[in-house]
Amino acid sequence: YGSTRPERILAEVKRKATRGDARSVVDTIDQYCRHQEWAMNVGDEKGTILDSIVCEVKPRAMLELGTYCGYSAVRIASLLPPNSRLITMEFNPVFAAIARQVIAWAGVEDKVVLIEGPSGDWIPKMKKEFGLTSFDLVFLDHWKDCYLPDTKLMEECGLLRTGSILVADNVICPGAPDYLEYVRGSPRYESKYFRSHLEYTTVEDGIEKSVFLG
Ligand SMILES: Nc1ncc2ncn(CCCCCNC(=O)c3cc(-c4ccc(F)cc4)cc(O)c3O)c2n1
Ligand SMILES: [Mg+2]
Repeated sequence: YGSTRPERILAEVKRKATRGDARSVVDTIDQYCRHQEWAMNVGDEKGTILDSIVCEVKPRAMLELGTYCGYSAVRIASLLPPNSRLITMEFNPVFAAIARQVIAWAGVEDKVVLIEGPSGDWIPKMKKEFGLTSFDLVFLDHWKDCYLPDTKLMEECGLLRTGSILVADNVICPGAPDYLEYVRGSPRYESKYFRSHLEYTTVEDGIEKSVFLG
Protein backbone atom coordinates (compact mmCIF):
# COMPACT_ATOMS: atom_id res chain seq x y z
CA TYR A 1 0.00 0.00 0.00
CA GLY A 2 1.09 3.64 -0.12
CA SER A 3 0.81 5.46 -3.43
CA THR A 4 4.52 5.53 -4.30
CA ARG A 5 7.24 2.89 -4.17
CA PRO A 6 9.22 4.87 -1.55
CA GLU A 7 6.08 5.06 0.62
CA ARG A 8 5.63 1.28 0.34
CA ILE A 9 9.30 0.82 1.30
CA LEU A 10 8.85 3.09 4.35
CA ALA A 11 5.71 1.15 5.35
CA GLU A 12 7.68 -2.11 5.16
CA VAL A 13 10.48 -0.63 7.30
CA LYS A 14 7.98 0.49 9.96
CA ARG A 15 6.31 -2.93 9.88
CA LYS A 16 9.38 -5.18 9.84
CA ALA A 17 12.54 -3.32 10.97
CA THR A 18 13.54 -2.81 14.60
CA ARG A 19 13.49 0.89 15.52
CA GLY A 20 17.02 2.15 16.17
CA ASP A 21 18.63 -0.83 14.44
CA ALA A 22 20.25 0.38 11.21
CA ARG A 23 21.17 -3.14 10.09
CA SER A 24 17.58 -4.33 10.35
CA VAL A 25 16.42 -1.33 8.27
CA VAL A 26 18.98 -2.17 5.57
CA ASP A 27 18.07 -5.87 5.60
CA THR A 28 14.32 -5.12 5.52
CA ILE A 29 14.69 -2.89 2.46
CA ASP A 30 16.90 -5.45 0.71
CA GLN A 31 14.40 -8.26 1.39
CA TYR A 32 11.48 -6.15 0.17
CA CYS A 33 13.24 -4.93 -3.00
CA ARG A 34 14.57 -8.38 -3.86
CA HIS A 35 11.31 -10.27 -3.32
CA GLN A 36 8.44 -7.76 -3.61
CA GLU A 37 9.37 -4.84 -5.85
CA TRP A 38 12.69 -3.69 -7.27
CA ALA A 39 13.94 -0.24 -6.26
CA MET A 40 17.11 1.70 -7.07
CA ASN A 41 18.95 1.28 -3.75
CA VAL A 42 22.66 0.55 -4.05
CA GLY A 43 21.63 -2.84 -2.61
CA ASP A 44 23.35 -5.58 -0.62
CA GLU A 45 26.07 -6.63 -3.08
CA LYS A 46 27.36 -3.18 -4.09
CA GLY A 47 26.52 -2.02 -0.55
CA THR A 48 29.16 -4.37 0.82
CA ILE A 49 31.76 -2.78 -1.47
CA LEU A 50 30.64 0.69 -0.30
CA ASP A 51 30.85 -0.46 3.35
CA SER A 52 34.44 -1.61 2.90
CA ILE A 53 35.47 1.73 1.42
CA VAL A 54 33.69 3.71 4.20
CA CYS A 55 35.40 1.56 6.84
CA GLU A 56 38.79 2.01 5.15
CA VAL A 57 38.47 5.80 4.73
CA LYS A 58 36.70 6.54 8.08
CA PRO A 59 35.51 9.88 6.67
CA ARG A 60 34.94 12.83 9.00
CA ALA A 61 33.03 14.68 6.26
CA MET A 62 31.13 12.69 3.65
CA LEU A 63 28.75 13.73 0.87
CA GLU A 64 26.12 11.57 -0.84
CA LEU A 65 24.46 12.79 -4.02
CA GLY A 66 21.06 11.14 -4.49
CA THR A 67 19.40 9.98 -1.25
CA TYR A 68 16.28 8.27 -2.65
CA CYS A 69 14.77 6.34 0.31
CA GLY A 70 17.82 6.74 2.52
CA TYR A 71 19.04 3.14 2.20
CA SER A 72 22.69 4.02 1.55
CA ALA A 73 22.57 6.97 3.98
CA VAL A 74 21.57 4.51 6.73
CA ARG A 75 24.23 2.01 5.59
CA ILE A 76 26.95 4.66 5.56
CA ALA A 77 25.90 6.45 8.78
CA SER A 78 25.93 3.19 10.74
CA LEU A 79 29.66 2.85 9.90
CA LEU A 80 30.78 6.45 10.53
CA PRO A 81 33.18 7.16 13.39
CA PRO A 82 31.91 9.43 16.23
CA ASN A 83 31.53 13.14 15.38
CA SER A 84 31.58 12.46 11.63
CA ARG A 85 28.80 13.64 9.40
CA LEU A 86 27.11 12.50 6.20
CA ILE A 87 25.52 15.24 4.13
CA THR A 88 23.06 13.64 1.71
CA MET A 89 21.36 15.54 -1.08
CA GLU A 90 17.97 14.71 -2.59
CA PHE A 91 16.26 16.58 -5.41
CA ASN A 92 12.80 15.10 -5.06
CA PRO A 93 10.84 16.36 -2.00
CA VAL A 94 8.70 13.20 -1.86
CA PHE A 95 11.80 10.98 -1.71
CA ALA A 96 13.43 13.36 0.81
CA ALA A 97 10.40 13.17 3.15
CA ILE A 98 10.49 9.35 3.05
CA ALA A 99 14.27 9.25 3.52
CA ARG A 100 14.05 11.45 6.64
CA GLN A 101 11.67 8.90 8.21
CA VAL A 102 13.80 5.91 7.20
CA ILE A 103 16.92 7.61 8.60
CA ALA A 104 15.06 8.43 11.85
CA TRP A 105 13.67 4.87 12.17
CA ALA A 106 17.23 3.53 11.85
CA GLY A 107 18.34 5.88 14.65
CA VAL A 108 21.14 7.53 12.66
CA GLU A 109 19.59 10.99 12.31
CA ASP A 110 22.32 12.62 14.41
CA LYS A 111 24.96 11.58 11.87
CA VAL A 112 23.03 12.58 8.75
CA VAL A 113 22.12 15.97 7.34
CA LEU A 114 19.63 15.68 4.48
CA ILE A 115 19.47 18.69 2.14
CA GLU A 116 16.89 19.12 -0.60
CA GLY A 117 17.60 20.51 -4.03
CA PRO A 118 19.67 20.07 -7.17
CA SER A 119 23.35 19.31 -6.72
CA GLY A 120 24.33 22.06 -9.16
CA ASP A 121 22.76 24.67 -6.87
CA TRP A 122 24.02 23.24 -3.59
CA ILE A 123 27.64 22.32 -4.37
CA PRO A 124 28.84 25.96 -4.69
CA LYS A 125 27.22 26.78 -1.31
CA MET A 126 28.45 23.78 0.71
CA LYS A 127 31.64 25.28 2.17
CA LYS A 128 29.89 28.33 3.57
CA GLU A 129 26.67 26.57 4.61
CA PHE A 130 28.43 23.78 6.51
CA GLY A 131 31.76 25.32 7.54
CA LEU A 132 33.52 22.66 5.46
CA THR A 133 37.05 22.68 4.09
CA SER A 134 36.67 19.54 1.93
CA PHE A 135 34.99 16.11 1.73
CA ASP A 136 36.96 13.00 2.60
CA LEU A 137 34.53 10.78 0.70
CA VAL A 138 31.78 11.46 -1.89
CA PHE A 139 29.20 8.82 -2.97
CA LEU A 140 27.72 9.64 -6.38
CA ASP A 141 24.34 7.98 -6.90
CA HIS A 142 22.22 10.69 -8.50
CA TRP A 143 21.46 11.49 -12.14
CA LYS A 144 24.15 9.64 -14.09
CA ASP A 145 24.71 12.55 -16.48
CA CYS A 146 25.39 14.80 -13.49
CA TYR A 147 28.32 12.72 -12.20
CA LEU A 148 30.88 14.44 -14.45
CA PRO A 149 29.69 18.06 -14.28
CA ASP A 150 29.27 17.78 -10.51
CA THR A 151 32.74 16.29 -10.09
CA LYS A 152 34.23 19.19 -12.03
CA LEU A 153 32.13 21.60 -9.95
CA MET A 154 33.39 20.03 -6.70
CA GLU A 155 36.98 20.43 -7.98
CA GLU A 156 36.34 24.07 -8.88
CA CYS A 157 34.69 24.81 -5.52
CA GLY A 158 37.70 23.36 -3.67
CA LEU A 159 35.59 20.62 -2.07
CA LEU A 160 38.17 17.93 -2.95
CA ARG A 161 41.61 17.72 -1.36
CA THR A 162 44.57 15.48 -2.16
CA GLY A 163 43.33 12.03 -1.11
CA SER A 164 39.59 12.75 -1.31
CA ILE A 165 37.80 9.70 -2.64
CA LEU A 166 34.89 9.56 -5.09
CA VAL A 167 32.74 6.40 -5.12
CA ALA A 168 30.31 6.21 -8.05
CA ASP A 169 27.39 3.78 -8.30
CA ASN A 170 26.01 2.48 -11.63
CA VAL A 171 29.02 3.17 -13.80
CA ILE A 172 27.89 0.29 -16.07
CA CYS A 173 24.09 0.20 -15.59
CA PRO A 174 22.54 2.70 -16.29
CA GLY A 175 26.13 3.85 -16.94
CA ALA A 176 28.13 7.06 -16.68
CA PRO A 177 30.46 6.79 -19.67
CA ASP A 178 31.67 10.40 -19.74
CA TYR A 179 32.42 10.27 -15.99
CA LEU A 180 34.33 6.97 -16.35
CA GLU A 181 36.38 8.32 -19.24
CA TYR A 182 37.25 11.41 -17.20
CA VAL A 183 38.35 9.78 -13.93
CA ARG A 184 40.14 6.93 -15.73
CA GLY A 185 41.90 9.27 -18.19
CA SER A 186 42.78 12.17 -15.92
CA PRO A 187 46.26 12.31 -14.32
CA ARG A 188 44.51 13.92 -11.33
CA TYR A 189 42.70 10.67 -10.41
CA GLU A 190 43.72 7.13 -9.51
CA SER A 191 40.67 5.05 -10.45
CA LYS A 192 39.64 1.44 -9.70
CA TYR A 193 36.60 -0.53 -10.87
CA PHE A 194 34.78 -2.94 -8.52
CA ARG A 195 32.77 -5.35 -10.66
CA SER A 196 29.37 -6.27 -9.24
CA HIS A 197 25.72 -6.47 -10.30
CA LEU A 198 22.79 -4.10 -10.59
CA GLU A 199 20.98 -4.19 -7.24
CA TYR A 200 18.81 -7.31 -6.77
CA THR A 201 19.59 -8.60 -10.30
CA THR A 202 22.21 -10.57 -12.23
CA VAL A 203 22.81 -7.70 -14.67
CA GLU A 204 26.41 -6.46 -14.62
CA ASP A 205 27.07 -3.16 -12.86
CA GLY A 206 29.91 -1.82 -10.79
CA ILE A 207 31.30 0.82 -8.53
CA GLU A 208 34.21 3.09 -9.52
CA LYS A 209 36.49 4.30 -6.71
CA SER A 210 38.60 7.31 -7.68
CA VAL A 211 41.20 9.01 -5.50
CA PHE A 212 41.71 12.72 -6.22
CA LEU A 213 45.45 13.41 -6.44
CA GLY A 214 45.15 17.22 -6.26
N1 LIG B 1 21.29 16.73 -9.90
C1 LIG B 1 20.70 16.09 -8.87
N2 LIG B 1 20.87 16.61 -7.63
C2 LIG B 1 20.32 15.99 -6.57
C3 LIG B 1 19.57 14.84 -6.77
N3 LIG B 1 18.86 14.03 -5.96
C4 LIG B 1 18.29 13.09 -6.71
N4 LIG B 1 18.59 13.32 -7.99
C5 LIG B 1 18.06 12.59 -9.11
C6 LIG B 1 18.46 11.16 -8.94
C7 LIG B 1 17.48 10.26 -9.63
C8 LIG B 1 17.81 8.83 -9.37
C9 LIG B 1 19.27 8.50 -9.67
N5 LIG B 1 19.53 7.07 -9.68
C10 LIG B 1 19.27 6.37 -10.76
O1 LIG B 1 18.79 6.89 -11.76
C11 LIG B 1 19.51 4.88 -10.74
C12 LIG B 1 18.89 4.09 -11.71
C13 LIG B 1 19.05 2.70 -11.71
C14 LIG B 1 18.40 1.88 -12.75
C15 LIG B 1 17.10 2.19 -13.17
C16 LIG B 1 16.48 1.40 -14.13
C17 LIG B 1 17.15 0.31 -14.68
F1 LIG B 1 16.53 -0.46 -15.61
C18 LIG B 1 18.43 0.00 -14.28
C19 LIG B 1 19.06 0.77 -13.31
C20 LIG B 1 19.85 2.08 -10.73
C21 LIG B 1 20.47 2.88 -9.77
O2 LIG B 1 21.25 2.31 -8.80
C22 LIG B 1 20.32 4.26 -9.77
O3 LIG B 1 20.98 4.99 -8.80
C23 LIG B 1 19.40 14.40 -8.08
N6 LIG B 1 19.97 15.00 -9.13
MG1 LIG C 1 22.45 3.77 -7.85
